[in-house]
Amino acid sequence: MVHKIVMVRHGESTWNQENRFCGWFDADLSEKGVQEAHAAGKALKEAGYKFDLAHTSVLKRAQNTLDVILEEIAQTNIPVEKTWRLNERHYGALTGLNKAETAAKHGEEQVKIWRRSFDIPPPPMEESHPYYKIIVEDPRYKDGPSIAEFPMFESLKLTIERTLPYWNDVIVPQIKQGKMMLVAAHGNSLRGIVKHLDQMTDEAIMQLNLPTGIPFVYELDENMHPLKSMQFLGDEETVRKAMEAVAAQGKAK
Ligand SMILES: O=C(O)[C@@H](CO)OP(=O)(O)O
Repeated sequence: MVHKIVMVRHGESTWNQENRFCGWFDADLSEKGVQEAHAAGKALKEAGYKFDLAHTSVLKRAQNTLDVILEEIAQTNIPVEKTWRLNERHYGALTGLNKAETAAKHGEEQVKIWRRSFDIPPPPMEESHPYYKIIVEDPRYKDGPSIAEFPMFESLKLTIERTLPYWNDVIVPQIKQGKMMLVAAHGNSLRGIVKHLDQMTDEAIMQLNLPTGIPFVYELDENMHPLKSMQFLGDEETVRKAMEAVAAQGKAK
């Protein structure tokens, strides 16, 4: 039996637009991001997708993207499961900084390492950081992560370590039950899932930049091995340009 799952990175956020490291800061969708979510919904509608349930993070840019998509496909009544385990990776001390300014200060190479290396994390968010309290004391985290688990920074490797348990323990059993699912999440939490599914090397994953608001489909066999990987519901040229634009966010300008 062939299983299918659809994933989508949220539409552009206001902090994507301002080119700021966002991580666990709860940025809104920009106007363009809302439009991207509508376009994603239209593409899914055109392709005839019908979902049994959806998964998203506890951050509103992913949740709002999901809401707009579900409205577009007239499936707002499906159950939606929300978890911090699908959150964006935590950007530590970089949270809130402008990516181009950070590249001008520390060099594009260093910013690429912070953004895309597999296991080199950004510097930790200290208590004195302007967004520390806003994030740590946010009531949405009262049921987890625990104080011990609460990240102060995350590399992709650490992001995968907290995302994969949710993938394996919650999502995979539902896929195996034949449920059709939509996962609306973030650039780096989804890169972690993609790396896992496609067994990409630590080097190969560095080159992958996921575009905002373009759904992609995986076809999986019984053992969750991809029969088809990352099939974007968008034309190749648009997807390629959107990926390049994400990569270019780390340039000093
Ligand atoms: O700022 C962030 O949280 C992420 C996604 O928007 O950025 P990057 O692509 O640099 O990992």
